[in-house]
Order: sequence, then structure tokens, then C-alpha cells
Amino acid sequence: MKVVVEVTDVGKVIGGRQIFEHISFSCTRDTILFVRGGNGTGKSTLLKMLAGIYEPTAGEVRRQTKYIGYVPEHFPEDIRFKVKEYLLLTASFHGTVKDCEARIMEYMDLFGLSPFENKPIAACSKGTKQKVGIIQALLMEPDLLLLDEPLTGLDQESQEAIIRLLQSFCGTVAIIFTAHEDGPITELATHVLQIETGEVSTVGQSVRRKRQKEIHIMIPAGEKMMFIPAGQIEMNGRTAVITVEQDSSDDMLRKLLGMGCSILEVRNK
Ligand SMILES: Nc1ncnc2c1ncn2[C@@H]1O[C@H](COP(=O)(O)OP(=O)(O)OP(=O)(O)O)[C@@H](O)[C@H]1O
Repeated sequence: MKVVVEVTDVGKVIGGRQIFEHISFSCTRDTILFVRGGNGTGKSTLLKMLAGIYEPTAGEVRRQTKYIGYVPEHFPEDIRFKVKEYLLLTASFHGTVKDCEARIMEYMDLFGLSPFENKPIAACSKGTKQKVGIIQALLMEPDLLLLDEPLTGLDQESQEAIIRLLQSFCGTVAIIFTAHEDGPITELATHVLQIETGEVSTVGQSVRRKRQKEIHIMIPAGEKMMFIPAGQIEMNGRTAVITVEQDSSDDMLRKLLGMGCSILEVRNK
């Protein structure tokens, strides 16, 4: 598969300070690279370098891209447009608005933004602004998508919408995202770059862990829940919380309903 971006032994010095050095990796369209590192380790700087905003002090960044979608950590504060108006405007920079309008509506629907289409961006929440930024980047049909801390400050539902959306692009767009630490988005990654050491690893089970659900139930009198392993169930009188991997949650729900349990709540863990 064609390499979209290739980074060879890059380093960056800002104001006389070495921010990072000896970073090398390459991405194809089926790469989802998670750039992990603590505060101030240079994750945003690296993304800006990949976007072409900063030049490396050492090494080389080679891009074979048509469009790069870059979503900074913070949406610009002083945008005076309304949500849909802004997306139509930015789409017009890259193609015909007519083609884009249907896709804008589709993305807004997917992200639950339709009720806010006429809301001024300046008055929107951080999550809404973040989604607008991602939609704006996707409208260009990028072959490389750079996302700086895409889930920070978002509620769980919005985080899941973004993860699902990014998952659907896997294989068609190389994605590079940053985060301080492992979290729900980590499981998307195919590779992890630890920026402090420059070490790139292919994601194993420890990082790409399965998502889990918590099922809160009310147990009918006299019913024993012996079929559920002890480590998976937490009993509290007649209520219990069962933790299952997302893939098997439907089966578990069917079983529990079949036994006459009441489902009180199902939560992502
Ligand atoms: N334009 C700049 N001028 C001066 N210093 C800068 C500039 N850009 C970045 N830095 C410094 O470089 C270091 C790395 O910053 P960067 O924002 O890339 O880190 P980060 O890993 O993304 O941090 P965070 O997780 O807190 O967002 C910081 O010490 C920052 O202050």
C-alpha cells in the first residue's frame, strides 16, 4: 500500500530547546497512529510539522498526499459564523457547495449536530466545536487526517460518535491522533508512537483492549446467577452489575431477559 507520509529521524528545536528528536515512522492508508506523550512533550508540535505548519529542525517529512485534514486541539475562538454556514463556506474552498451540502447534512446528523445548524459557533460547546472541526476536515476528503486530542472535553456519547466515525475511515484515510494517555480512542490505533522515546509499537492486546459494557439488573427472587463467572458480576442484594465485553453484551442481555431479570441500565465502561 502506498505510503502517505514518511517521517525520517525528525527533531524540533523551539526557542533553543529540543522539543523532540529521532522520530521516525511511516503511514499508509490503513495506519491509525496514536501519538502518546505527557504534557509539553511535543505532540501538537509534531502534528503541526506533519501538517506542514512547522518545518523540522532535523530530519525529513515526506508526504504523498492530496489533502491533509488537520483538526487542532482548540477550535479558533473568534469565528463569527453559524455551524452550517461555516461548513458550507469552508467546503466552498475545496469544491462545489452543491456537492457538499448533502454530506454536511449527513455528517451533522451522524454527530447529532442538526439541531445546532443555525447556532453561532462562538456560542457552541467545546464538543460541538470539535465536531465541526472534524467535519470540516473530512469534507476535503483527506488522505491524511491529523487530530490533536480529538476527545478531550467531549461527553461519552460524542466520544463514541467520533470513534465510530474514525473507525469507518480505517483503510481509506491514514489517521494520526494525539492523546496524553490510553483511553477509549486507543483501541482504534494500529500503531503507537511514544514521543518521549521515539519508540513505535504495533498495537497489541494490552493497548487495543476490548470495550466493555456494564449491565445493571434486578434479579427475580430466588434466581441464582451461577452461570456468570464471579469476576464478572458484582451482587448487591437483588441488584447486580455484570461486566461483559461489548461483543457479547447482546447475548448476555437476551439471557438475562429470558431469566426474567429487569435491565436497569446498560453503560459503556
Ligand atoms: N510556537 C512556540 N513557541 C515557543 N514554544 C513553543 C511553541 N510551540 C510549542 N512550544 C513549546 O514546545 C513544547 C511542546 O509543546 P506542544 O504543545 O507541542 O506539547 P504537547 O505534547 O502537545 O502538550 P499538551 O499535551 O500540553 O498539549 C512546550 O514546552 C511548548 O511550550
